[in-house]
Amino acid sequence: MPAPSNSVSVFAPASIGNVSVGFDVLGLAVKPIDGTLLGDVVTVSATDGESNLTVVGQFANKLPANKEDNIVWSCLQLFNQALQASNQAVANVALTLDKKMPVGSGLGSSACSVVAALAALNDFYAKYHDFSFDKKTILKMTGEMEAQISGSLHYDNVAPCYLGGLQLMVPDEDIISRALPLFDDCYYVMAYPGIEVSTKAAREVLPTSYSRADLIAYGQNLATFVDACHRQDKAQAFSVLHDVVAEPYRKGLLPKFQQAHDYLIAQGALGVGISGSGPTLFCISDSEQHAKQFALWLQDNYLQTEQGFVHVCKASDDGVAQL
Ligand SMILES: Nc1ncnc2c1ncn2[C@@H]1O[C@H](COP(=O)(O)OP(=O)(O)O)[C@@H](O)[C@H]1O
Ligand SMILES: N[C@@H](CCOP(=O)(O)O)C(=O)O
Repeated sequence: MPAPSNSVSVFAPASIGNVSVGFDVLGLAVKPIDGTLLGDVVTVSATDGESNLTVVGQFANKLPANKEDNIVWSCLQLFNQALQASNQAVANVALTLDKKMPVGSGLGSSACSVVAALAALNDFYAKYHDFSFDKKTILKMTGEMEAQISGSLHYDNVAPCYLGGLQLMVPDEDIISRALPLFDDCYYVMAYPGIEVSTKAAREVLPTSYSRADLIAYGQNLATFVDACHRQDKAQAFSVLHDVVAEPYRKGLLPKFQQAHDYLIAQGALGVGISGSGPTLFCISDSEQHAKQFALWLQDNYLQTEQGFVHVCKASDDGVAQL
């Protein structure tokens, strides 16, 4: 479908929240190697009428019918408030969300909508109204919107989705997120089984406190992983890809996860984990051939419904992009 005139379309990619070792603080943007757009697209167009939102795409029917309950509409309200606070005129816009991402999938679906919407609005104002917010301001807005939808502030989907690559959240409001060097030759097989697990519900199964042993293991694994990324020591990095915070408590929500995990590790996968809050499983390999074999196996052994899919991905270095 050609985009209308005076419009901007933006694509925002899927992401792996947590990457097993960094609960709420580590995230990786991914893109299928076959060119499939795994993510959401938001188009912003000028309109003479009232502002409005149209939702199309494969997973449009999984979203609330009311535009007021769609996070993209909330993004528009937040963006307009920020415009007013900056003494900028607010234009009426027609928003179209192409909802390509399954909801409650662990692929950062809500983050894709949030990032695509805010980046598209910002690009639209830059192009047609000669005004834009800086990247940090937009990133903060994406965090606010993700918190509204999932019940807690975590940037591990929105930051990689917006900025690209592997992102580590830092406890400094002026920085928020830092890119980590990754391994160029790695493939990430993403297997979405086709069932829904809400992020809110998957957060509620987690304990509110952890043992000293878990605390030490968590700190050691994350620190070792970050150090190994900087030294480009792939074997060391993936040897510590063990989740002591979420996986032990969430895997019960994911049929066949443990069997798939054990099989793939036995077959030589560098790492296997729950993407975000699940149910998507991610599996890492530095061989394209093995990644494709793992994908075929997951297709036959991990999917639960016809909505499920498997993609062989690489890291998406660019994150959000104008189409
Ligand atoms: N544009 C949107 N994209 C995704 N979810 C949305 C959107 N607008 C509203 N929602 C609601 O937000 C919730 C997102 O659920 P969540 O489990 O956080 O999804 P995900 O983990 O895939 O991001 C769902 O209840 C969904 O109906
Ligand atoms: N750190 C969050 C990540 C949620 O990711 P999503 O893709 O499931 O929204 C968590 O683990 O709760």
